[in-house]
Amino acid sequence: MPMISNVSCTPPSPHDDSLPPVGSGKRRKLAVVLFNLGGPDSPAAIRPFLLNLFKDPAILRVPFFVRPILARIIAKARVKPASENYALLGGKSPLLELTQEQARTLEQALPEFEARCFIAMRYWHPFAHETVREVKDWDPDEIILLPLYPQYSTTTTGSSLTDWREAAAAAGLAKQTFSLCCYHSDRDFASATAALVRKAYDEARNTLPDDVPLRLLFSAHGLPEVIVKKGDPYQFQVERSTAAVLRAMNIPGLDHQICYQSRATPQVWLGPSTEEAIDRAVEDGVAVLVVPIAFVSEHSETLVELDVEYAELAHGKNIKGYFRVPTQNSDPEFIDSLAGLVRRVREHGPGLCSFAGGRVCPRIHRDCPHGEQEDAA
Ligand SMILES: C=CC1=C(C)c2cc3[nH]c(cc4nc(cc5[nH]c(cc1n2)c(C)c5CCC(=O)O)C(CCC(=O)O)=C4C)c(C)c3C=C
Ligand SMILES: [Fe+2]
Ligand SMILES: [Fe+2]
Repeated sequence: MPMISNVSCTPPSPHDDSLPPVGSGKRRKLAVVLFNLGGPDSPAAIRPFLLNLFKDPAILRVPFFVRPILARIIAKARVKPASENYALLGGKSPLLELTQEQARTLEQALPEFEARCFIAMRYWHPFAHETVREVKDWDPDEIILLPLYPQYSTTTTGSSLTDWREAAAAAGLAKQTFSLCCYHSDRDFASATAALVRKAYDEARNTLPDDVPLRLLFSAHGLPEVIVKKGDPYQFQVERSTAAVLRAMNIPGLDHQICYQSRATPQVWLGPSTEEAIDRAVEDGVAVLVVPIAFVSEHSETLVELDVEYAELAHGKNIKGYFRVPTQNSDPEFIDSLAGLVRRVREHGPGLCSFAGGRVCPRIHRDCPHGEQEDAA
C-alpha cells in the first residue's frame, strides 16, 4: 500500500502566476523542508526514539492492536546495543547538527529566492508537527518538501511525507506545496557522489600494493524483504543509484557489489548483508572500499557500524584493506545538486515529482507513489 497519496506532477502552465515573473525584483519566500529519520539527542532519548520508530505502521507491519506491545518489546531489546553505539558518539546522534549545516548551505545555494530551510525528523525532534508551526509562522509563498533519502521507501520518505501532510492539515498550513519523492539516479546527485567515491578510491589505491585488487561495496540500509516483495521500490532505486555512480565514475571494469547493512529485526532482510559481502571479499583476497549509498549524512550507522563494527570484523579476518567513502554531508557539489532539484521540482508544479518528473519505477513496484499514467517524459 503506498504510504502517500498519488498526487500528480503537473507541468507548469504558461500562465501560471504561482511562479515569479522573470526579472521581477521580488524574491519569493521559499520554505524548503529537509526530512530525515532523526536520532537521539541524549542517552535518555534513546528509548523513546526507538519506541517512536517501532510504533510507526510503515516500519512495523503488524495489526494495529499488536503494534504497541511489539514496539515496546523490540525497542526494549535494542536499547542496549543502540546505547553502546551512541556512547561511542558522545551519547547522541550527530544527525541533527549535520542536517542543520546542510540546511544553512542549501539556503546559500538558492540566492534567487528568500530561501529558508527547515528540518523535520521522523522519530525525534524537531518533529514534523513542531516544524509545521515554524513554517506557518514564517509565512512562505511556497513550500518544497525535500527528503534527505535519495531512494524512495515507504518506510522513510513515504512515512515522512505522510507525517508532514497530517501535521500540516492539523495546523491549517495550506500553502502551495511541491514534493520530491526521489533522486536515486539524478545526474548531478550521481556526479557529486561519484566525485567523493573517486577521491576515496584514489586514496585507497595509493595506500594498497599494486597487486591487491580493490572492490567497491555499495552498502545501503537494509529493509525487511517482505516490504520489498509487497512493492516497495527501494531496492530497485538503490540499484539505479549504484549504476548511476559507476557510470559517472567512468572507470571500466570496476569490481563492485551491492549489499545491505543495519538489520534491525529478526525478519528476513534484503541480502547479501554487508557482513556477508566482507566475508566474500576476504575469501576473494580483495580489499574493500565501502560506499554508503543510501545515507547522505554521517550518523551511527556510518560512524559506528561501518567504521567500527564492520572495520573490526574485516580486520579480524585479515582483509587486504578496508576503506570507507565519507557521506555527502555539506559537500558543495552535493548541495548544488539539491538546489538544482529544488528548482526542477518547482518548475514541474505543485504536487509530487520524481527527479525525472513522473514515474521512473517499473510497474511491479506498486508502492512507488506515482500513479499508473505518470511516466517520466
Ligand atoms: C524495521 C526497522 C527499520 C527499517 C525498515 C529501517 C529503514 C531505514 N532506516 C534508514 C536510515 C536510518 N536509520 C537510522 C536508525 C535506525 N533505524 C532502525 C530501524 C529500521 N530502519 C533503528 C532501530 C535505528 C536506530 C539505531 C539503532 O538501533 O541501531 C538512522 C539514524 C541513526 C542516527 O544515528 O541518527 C538513519 C539515518 C533508511 C535509509 C532506511 C530504509 C531505506
Ligand atoms: Fe534505519
Ligand atoms: Fe517511483
